[in-house]
Amino acid sequence: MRKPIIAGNWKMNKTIKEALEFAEAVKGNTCPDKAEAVICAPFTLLKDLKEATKGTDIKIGAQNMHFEESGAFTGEVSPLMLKELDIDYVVIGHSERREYFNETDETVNKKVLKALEVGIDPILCCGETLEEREADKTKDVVKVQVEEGLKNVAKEDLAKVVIAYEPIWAIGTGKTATAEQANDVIAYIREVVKGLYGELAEEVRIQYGGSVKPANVSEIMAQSDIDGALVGGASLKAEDYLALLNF
Ligand SMILES: O=C[C@H](O)COP(=O)(O)O
Repeated sequence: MRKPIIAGNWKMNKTIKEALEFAEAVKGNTCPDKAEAVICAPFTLLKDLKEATKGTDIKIGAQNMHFEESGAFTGEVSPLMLKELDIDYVVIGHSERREYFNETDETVNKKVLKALEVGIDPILCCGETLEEREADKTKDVVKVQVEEGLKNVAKEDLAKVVIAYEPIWAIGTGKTATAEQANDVIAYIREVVKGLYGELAEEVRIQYGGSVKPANVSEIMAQSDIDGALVGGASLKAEDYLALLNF
């Protein structure tokens, strides 16, 4: 049985003060029996959030990392630096990173492998543009992203990987894929993982992301193949985040 995972992706939002207020508001109000609660925050907030959520069921994730452990990479943060903070998850290959920061399937794969090596669970993102959807290429696009992203992941590590399917046209636009559209692609992604790993694919959690909010989360979570959500805008308010966890 796969445990649902609801991850907030704060993107480039919140000061330390705001993050701590949020942590205070959500602590003790999550639904640990229902879903795993994750907050993926900017680097500057990670240490404080880890401390503020100590002893709770809330897991903390980063939104990116470099694939090298150290070196001359100005402005980057290494996997070992995240591990030192005991970070639980790291989002890898979000479409905003692919679009604005030149992430490729190759760098995404290097990061997935490195995260697993240091003991941080990767949330591997994939998803098509509107143009690709309209050209009926959605499945071809996600197949390549998933196969390349998982390249050389050992079968013992597979269940630690969370896959997030986020159609780019649904991110921050208010346009949600219909729950059926999301479920259809997510079921297909599981078939792709099955093609690589056989029945072990049943252990991988696959989230949907793209304009998920309290008003639509229950319909999305009721789908047969959707194991959670990666939520941007609606994860910024404590009240909404708690409503998402209580889908
Ligand atoms: O990582 C989260 C996704 O990009 C979705 O963002 P959104 O919920 O603001 O559409």
